[in-house]
Amino acid sequence: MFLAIDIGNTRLKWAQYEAAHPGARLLAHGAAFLETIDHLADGEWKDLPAPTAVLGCCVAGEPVRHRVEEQLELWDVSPSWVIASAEEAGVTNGYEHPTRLGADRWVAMVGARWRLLNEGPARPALVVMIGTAVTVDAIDASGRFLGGFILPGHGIMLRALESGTAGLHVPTGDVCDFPANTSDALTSGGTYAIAGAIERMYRNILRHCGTEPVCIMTGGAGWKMAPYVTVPFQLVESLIFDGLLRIAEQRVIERVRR
Ligand SMILES: Nc1ncnc2c1ncn2[C@@H]1O[C@H](COP(=O)(O)OP(=O)(O)OP(=O)(O)O)[C@@H](O)[C@H]1O
Ligand SMILES: CC(C)(CO)[C@@H](O)C(=O)NCCC(=O)O
Ligand SMILES: [K+]
Repeated sequence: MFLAIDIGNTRLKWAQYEAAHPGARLLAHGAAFLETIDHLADGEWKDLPAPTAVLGCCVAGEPVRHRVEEQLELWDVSPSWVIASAEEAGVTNGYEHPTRLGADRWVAMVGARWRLLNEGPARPALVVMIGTAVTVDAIDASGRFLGGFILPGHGIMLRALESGTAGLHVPTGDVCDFPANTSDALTSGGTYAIAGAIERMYRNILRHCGTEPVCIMTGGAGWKMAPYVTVPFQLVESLIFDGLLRIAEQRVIERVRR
């Protein structure tokens, strides 16, 4: 029984699997806004079968992580948390300071690399996460993380415009090619800013690697961006969980070898 936990900037997502390897059977899953995580042990988690291992990633800061650890005291298990490093499960880290890379980005890239190798020969990858923030990360065919973009998410972009101007308080609009009112102009601007970053990174990878990357998109709002992304992509909602499963599996293999 393996519990995977992704603590994001807005929500905690969790998934329980039968075993700790990619492809393991999903038994239960859920999500909770960070304001409500102090009720997991007497709520969503109360009737779960006890996990024998817990692996997570957290970008919400230490106090939030500690609050989750308190909830995990429900079971006799001590959680491990992934921190980006120089190498993990076949992905190498090109960040100037590898440990400063967001753990969610690192884990998602491990998940993407595992999927890609599972489907065919090694190719570069473009890993896109659409949530509170947006990240657009590049991996070459050898599994090396080359670098990536961080953008404000759609919500942050609109709130920044609302608070930084006098007259941009309008309802949500539609995405269109030539917006002719303020609502549509703001909604389209945010959507195409994200779509544009994805297209640019796709071209950066193509130029640098000489091969089209496999683009994998994830995050709570991935499906909202899907209609406006012009490069070929796969939407994989479980990407962070795939990465956590892969890392858990690899860490067991390494422990046995030593
Ligand atoms: N139309 C849209 N296009 C792109 N992104 C959107 C759109 N509408 C909302 N969003 C983004 O989706 C976010 C909410 O999605 P959700 O909470 O599911 O993300 P998440 O992946 O759980 O986030 P995190 O992991 O950072 O907690 C909002 O913060 C907003 O930035
Ligand atoms: C960029 C976010 C906020 C995306 O969730 C997260 O990955 C993070 O806090 N990263 C740390 C900074 C970095 O990745 O360079
Ligand atoms: K996230």
